[in-house]
Amino acid sequence: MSVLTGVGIGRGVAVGPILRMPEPLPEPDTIASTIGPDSERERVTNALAATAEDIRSRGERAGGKAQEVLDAQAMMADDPTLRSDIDVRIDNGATAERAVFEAFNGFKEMLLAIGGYMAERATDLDDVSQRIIARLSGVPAPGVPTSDVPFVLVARDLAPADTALLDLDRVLALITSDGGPTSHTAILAREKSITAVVGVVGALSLDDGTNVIVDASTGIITVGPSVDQTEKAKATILERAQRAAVPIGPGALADGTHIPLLANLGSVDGVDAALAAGAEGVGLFRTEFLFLDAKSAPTVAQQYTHYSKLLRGFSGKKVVVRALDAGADKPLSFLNDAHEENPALGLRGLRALRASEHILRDQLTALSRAAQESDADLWVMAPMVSTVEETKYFVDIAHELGLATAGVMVEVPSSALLADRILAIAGFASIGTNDLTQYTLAADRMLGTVSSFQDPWHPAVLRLVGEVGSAGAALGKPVGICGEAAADPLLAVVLVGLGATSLSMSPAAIGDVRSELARFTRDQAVAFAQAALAADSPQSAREAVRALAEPGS
Ligand SMILES: C=C(OP(=O)(O)O)C(=O)O
Ligand SMILES: [Mg+2]
Repeated sequence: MSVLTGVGIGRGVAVGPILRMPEPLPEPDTIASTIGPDSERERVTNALAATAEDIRSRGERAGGKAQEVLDAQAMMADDPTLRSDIDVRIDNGATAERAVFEAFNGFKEMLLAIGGYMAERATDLDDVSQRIIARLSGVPAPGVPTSDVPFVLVARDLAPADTALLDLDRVLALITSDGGPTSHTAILAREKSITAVVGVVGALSLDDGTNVIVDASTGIITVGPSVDQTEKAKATILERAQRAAVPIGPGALADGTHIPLLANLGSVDGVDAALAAGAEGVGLFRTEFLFLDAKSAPTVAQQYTHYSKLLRGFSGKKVVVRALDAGADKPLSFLNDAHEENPALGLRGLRALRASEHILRDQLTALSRAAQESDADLWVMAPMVSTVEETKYFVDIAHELGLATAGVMVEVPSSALLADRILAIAGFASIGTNDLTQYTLAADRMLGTVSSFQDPWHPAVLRLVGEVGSAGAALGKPVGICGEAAADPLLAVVLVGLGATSLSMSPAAIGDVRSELARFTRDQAVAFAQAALAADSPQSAREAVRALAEPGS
């Protein structure tokens, strides 16, 4: 038995065998074929048929939206135009691998040049071509492996599309060697309630089939556990499932103070799960997740459809929608496709929207129309606001377009420090602790090597949160938290003690946070906050608060 550690996402526990995500394939050599065109063509025929069949049967197993995507991919492997292109290249002396690579690449370039919907299919072509080449070379196909038995997926990191398409009946948990707790893999994992531990050094040296216990609440992976350890982990899994089934009410402290628990969502597909978890509304709707692959800006009509659906799901409830947050880890080529040395410090968030104001106006127009036809309480907010002047810019446009409640995200230390002036203009603030931590500690949230700095328990981050909380209380303006910090149950209590009036998180975390809030009064929350602020480091802040929360342990 040995142990690996990383940063746990959520509190889930899982037990099962490892399956590793294969590394991407290298580009096939340009060497001439040694077996001749007839044999190369036969190899291609077999590989294309087997790949199409494999993709189709994966689709049948997945069903729903995934099946549509996979069927469309299977058709690419059957495409006669691509086949004749491959044959021409083979006749000119190429190996099957190289011919497939070049033919698919040529087709991909063509789709990218057409733009729009066709361009969005370009990455699917890459996936299919990699699968065919893998089959030709006798190596495992890249992408999420398939298996008939449930497994724990180990990967360097996952593309958002891979995470979104994970088959949750098969993937028990996710372990990545890269990525911090606020990487988008982690966020999507939370959204899909996948037990995950990220930033695990040594994860890639685990062998397929090795049994592990993944405990996200401690960030510990037990490799080759004993029978006793396995039984204990299974009992914890059962206990959590039973706790999740307990009837749910609004979020509140032990003294009855209402702390609304809201959902972070990235698509309208998550609405039912959020309501089932007892979300009292939406505290952060990440609109950029709707358009991650889009090559051109979404139209008002396209956006209106999404937003109407979202608001219908939360009729009578508060829904906070964030304007497109492009840049750094969430590239949106239609908003900013310039190469930047430091994209996290570049033209992102509201800065990028401002550079293309028509896109911001289209989005707010679509939101305003959807709100007029709904009885949900729509609030809009701007991402990555760093000045008072930017706050005024956004709030003015939102009001002009008929959106009454306009606020800003506090994700940059400058906004936290000037929260009193920002909240004099904005209707509310929502603290994005993921970016606020990244910028306060100067640690890229995407980088596994600095993930230990990405800890929202850091007293410097908490002091900034406290600044915003005090400004909100003085001005009577709501201060929400929508970063992943709100999903850490004990930290959630600290954040309330610092002045947060609502907490928004991935729906999977709501149950654990609700139970924790109910254990403590407001006075206790304030005492926890003071203890955390007095600490020197995130570790000592955590320990100080734990000592107050669990005096006997
Ligand atoms: C909620 C946040 O926004 P995102 O994670 O989407 O950058 C944040 O930065 O905390
Ligand atoms: Mg952010």
